[in-house]
Amino acid sequence: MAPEIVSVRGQMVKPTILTNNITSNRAYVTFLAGNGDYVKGVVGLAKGLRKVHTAYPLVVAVLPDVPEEHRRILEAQGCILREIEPVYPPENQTQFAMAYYVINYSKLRIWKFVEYEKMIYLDSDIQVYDNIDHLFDLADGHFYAVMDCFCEKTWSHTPQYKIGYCQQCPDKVKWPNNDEEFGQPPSLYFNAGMFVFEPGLDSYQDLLKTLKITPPTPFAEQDFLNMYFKNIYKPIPLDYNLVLAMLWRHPENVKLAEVKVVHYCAAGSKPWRYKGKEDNMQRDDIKMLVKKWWDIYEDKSLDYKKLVALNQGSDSEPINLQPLIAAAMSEAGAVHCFIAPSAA
Ligand SMILES: O=c1ccn([C@@H]2O[C@H](COP(=O)(O)OP(=O)(O)O)[C@@H](O)[C@H]2O)c(=O)[nH]1
Ligand SMILES: OC[C@H]1O[C@H](O[C@@H]2[C@@H](O)[C@H](O)[C@@H](O)[C@H](O)[C@@H]2O)[C@H](O)[C@@H](O)[C@H]1O
Ligand SMILES: [Mn+2]
Repeated sequence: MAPEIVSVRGQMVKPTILTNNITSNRAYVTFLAGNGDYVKGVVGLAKGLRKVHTAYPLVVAVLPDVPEEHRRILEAQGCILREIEPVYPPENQTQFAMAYYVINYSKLRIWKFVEYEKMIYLDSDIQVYDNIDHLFDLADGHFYAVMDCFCEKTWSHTPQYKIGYCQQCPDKVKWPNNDEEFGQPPSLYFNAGMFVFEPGLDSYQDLLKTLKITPPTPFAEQDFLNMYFKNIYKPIPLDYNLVLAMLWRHPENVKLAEVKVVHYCAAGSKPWRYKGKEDNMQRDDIKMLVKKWWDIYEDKSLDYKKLVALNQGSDSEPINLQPLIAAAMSEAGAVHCFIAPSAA
């Protein structure tokens, strides 16, 4: 994310937009709940997006239980914080695939961020290693996301897991045809850790209304979003959300050198908690990807820099700000004051 321009108290100021994205109607958005260590994921994501020179800001939808100290850390990294209220599914006896998934329904609040026309949602256990701003130019009216994999034991409750069917290799174990017990093959199913969507109050209200009458299921909001957007869902290549299990479940589908976005969702793969103990966590590619995440997280040159622009009166000689900006960009975390020509 390019540095934000803010005005400074005291002087007659009208901040000059020195970069072209402060008033953008596009943004990345992630979701943060609780006072635990996912905040490290958000910091890593903010720095990773900066490293790939995205033109758009990162909005963080924070639940009320995110502590002040974590909020300050995220603002210091240039994130735009938006507080949201939790969303709970209807009363249920469902066994979620992971007990904490119940909180993930709160992601639905991002549909009310209508100051943005298009957003890219990213889980905070995701890292972006190549610029993906071009996804904002995908045609409106669709829901774009990467297809998931059904082969992990987290899917053991499903018929597809029981027969060994996966949409990533539909010809390997075919879906039984004309079999009463199995019916139609599952529709294309996306991983809800990353998606391109258009906020809107109508969609937002309809999502919440529909949720109220939809019995919860093991993958919580991911199942719900797949059901809700089934008719407008368009798969995008797995390079935009590598679900790590693909590395050992469908290596033939993965060209790691071309992967732009990595989703650290496999058990034991969250980089900030990585111990290397769980299944597959001693793989060389996993160790490489975890190190790649840490290299960004610990890179001070990627910390946020705040530039401050002041306008002189109209009779002043406009000055060339570029060398000042270049100097500021080289100094992590600094606040710089510039005198900018008054806006035309
Ligand atoms: O304690 C938590 C659990 C989850 N999350 C958010 O909810 C997202 C979805 O959870 P998670 O990524 O753990 O699910 P997975 O993709 O691993 O199934 C996370 O990426 C975070 O953005 C959070 O902020 N705090
Ligand atoms: O609340 C449900 C979650 O379901 C998804 O994670 C799953 C899914 O990817 C499975 O396919 C994997 O087997 C599993 O490990 C992984 O946790 C989303 O990543 C997450 O954002 C969130 O929607
Ligand atoms: Mn995730």
